[in-house]
Amino acid sequence: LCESILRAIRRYMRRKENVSVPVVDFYLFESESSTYTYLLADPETKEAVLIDPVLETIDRDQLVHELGLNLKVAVNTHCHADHITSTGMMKKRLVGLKSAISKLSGATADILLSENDKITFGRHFLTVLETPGHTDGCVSLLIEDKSMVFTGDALLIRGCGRTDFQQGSPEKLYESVHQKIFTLPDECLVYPAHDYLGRTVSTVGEERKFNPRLTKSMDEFVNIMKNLNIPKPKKIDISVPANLVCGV
Ligand SMILES: N[C@@H](CCC(=O)N[C@@H](CSS)C(=O)NCC(=O)O)C(=O)O
Repeated sequence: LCESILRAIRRYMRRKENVSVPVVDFYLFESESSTYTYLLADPETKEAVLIDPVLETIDRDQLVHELGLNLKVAVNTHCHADHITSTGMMKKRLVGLKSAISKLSGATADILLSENDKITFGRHFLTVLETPGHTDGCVSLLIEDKSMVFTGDALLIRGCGRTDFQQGSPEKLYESVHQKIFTLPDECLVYPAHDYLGRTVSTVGEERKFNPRLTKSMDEFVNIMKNLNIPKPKKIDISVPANLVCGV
């Protein structure tokens, strides 16, 4: 509750100060895979971007129409193993929509992203930070004023993406998070692709201080990741091949 109140106050203050911030709908949750989809929009120009949409919730995500938004890009932070993306299907429904994923993912999409590329929507943009380790093609997306970062499966709240399949490498993940995410401002809000305990948002400062895995030394981290012993995602065999072609 405190968290949502704080967020509302923060939003209100920004609007009041007439600072140009994108509107973000934070609670597009898909319960089967515990995935967060994020919708970002420029309230003035109505241009919007969708991050990590899930096939099961494609009808809900049509809310872009209700909001009168012009969805320009649907971007996947990586080739997901636990669910199928809706970007391919959504392109069939929305004329002009472009799909995006990293070049290093090996997947096909309209836009293949690399380090420092920009995804613009209205007066705003996201900068691509390559954050491999969970998969080789993982990216995080940083808003222009560094107030928000969408970390995909690289950094989760008090956790991180697993590293035991799809080119996973604990060493790479450790370097990615420490070099690309933990160097962002303390107050930068962290929005992950998943949370399995109902948490919604963290900050770089909190994760740098309290993340039980990533506050450890590299050797300790590698040891933790090699001993996670969590079952493989139930849908991995259908998700990975589907996501290599945008889910269609
Ligand atoms: N039970 C879920 C899969 C859970 C899982 O493996 N999550 C991944 C991200 S999706 S590939 C992960 O990295 N988890 C890290 C962790 O510490 O939990 C299913 O069957 O789909």
